[in-house]
Amino acid sequence: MDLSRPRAKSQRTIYLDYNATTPLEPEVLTAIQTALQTAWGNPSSSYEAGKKAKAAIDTARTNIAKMVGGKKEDVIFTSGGTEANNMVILTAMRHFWNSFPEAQGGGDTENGPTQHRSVKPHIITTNIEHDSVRLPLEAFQKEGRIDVTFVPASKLTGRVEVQDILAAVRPSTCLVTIMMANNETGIIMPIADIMRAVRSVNSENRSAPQPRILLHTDAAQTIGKVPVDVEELGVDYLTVVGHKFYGPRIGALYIRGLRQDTPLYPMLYGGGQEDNYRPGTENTGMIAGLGMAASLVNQNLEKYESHMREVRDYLEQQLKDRFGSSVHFNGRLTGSERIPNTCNVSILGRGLQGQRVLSRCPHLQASVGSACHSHNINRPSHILLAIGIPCEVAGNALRLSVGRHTTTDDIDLIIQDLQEAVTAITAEE
Ligand SMILES: Cc1ncc(COP(=O)(O)O)c(C=O)c1O
Ligand SMILES: O=C(O)CC[SeH]
Repeated sequence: MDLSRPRAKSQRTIYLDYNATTPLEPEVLTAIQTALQTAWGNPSSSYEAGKKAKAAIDTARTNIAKMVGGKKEDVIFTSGGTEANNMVILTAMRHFWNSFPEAQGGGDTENGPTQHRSVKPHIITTNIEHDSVRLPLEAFQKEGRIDVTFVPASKLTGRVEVQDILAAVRPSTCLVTIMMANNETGIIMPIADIMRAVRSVNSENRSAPQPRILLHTDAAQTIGKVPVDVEELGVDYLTVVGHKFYGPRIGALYIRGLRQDTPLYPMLYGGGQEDNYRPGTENTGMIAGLGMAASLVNQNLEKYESHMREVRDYLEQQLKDRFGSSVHFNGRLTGSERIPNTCNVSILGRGLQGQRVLSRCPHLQASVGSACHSHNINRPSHILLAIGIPCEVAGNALRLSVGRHTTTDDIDLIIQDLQEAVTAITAEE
């Protein structure tokens, strides 16, 4: 890229925050509109209008099941990833109490749950989870209803390691919930290895009075970026988040052997939809859109993955060429892999806090960390600190996540922006 030429002022803005959310693909928008226009009936109605709606939902469920390598009868729809994650956590708690009523120490009283159960359900997770896993666990732990182990991610690899999860297992452990990839660093967790190891604990030395350890992964940041296969992962539950793979803002939950092998407790009670697991008249339009988004992943995943990886790697090469030893890639650690679209990078130097740099990049829409922590933009990301990134480096972090249609020309434009921002800020210091 020739930086000597004066840059013509482009009006384009480049969106590089695809881990926060993605736009709808045109085919998805069309599928939504078509369903709203032609499949508007109540899916529970037995006449033609209802049958059309039910058929649209069935097609979507089939596509989503295929996308994650599961059976369509093992997929239910939710309002999004947050609901799906909360549903898994509450299911594990209720399944524990229903399986071991003595653990409740007399069960719930008229004043609410007993505060001091003899044995509490124990849940294992990590210290780098999304808030829709971290916060319910913290809340229920604070209420004295569960015990939780937040296993720290390795500061060497940036991911949680099998031996550290196994070390946290105890007789009352009823759920292991670990995200498949982190939304800020892009680092992929060794889910298949972890679940295989925990399953062996489940089968070997857990006597009848001990609960089966249920296994969940939040696949929000991997679907549409890398292959996701529930058989390979060995999970009982898997969370699907539509707005991360160019779909609408609803979600789905995969449950292995729903109705037979793996429990699921409803969070809502109502009209019996989704076999009473998730009642409420179905959001047919959005479900059709989610199904189309899944269909596009089924057809194009390899192309999506290779393109995003190519553009992300080009971005990182340009950053190295432009800033040399002043760049630190926060998600590139020995011993772990990343999803192909994510670059978490700090440009080292006085005054180069991530948000300050972004504010000087007129053509760039990106973030310093997760959107739900954007109110903390002037505090270093707790995720980066958790994996051992020094505070002064974490404070300069930029999270750049490319999309299916990001081009190297886009990257050239934002590199120029970053160069000019860094030069200007450095001159002010
Ligand atoms: C890793 C992860 N899990 C869960 C969620 C929550 O999904 P939703 O926004 O659909 O509730 C998100 C994104 O928002 C996410 O990035
Ligand atoms: O990582 C993001 O921005 C989405 C979750 Se808040």
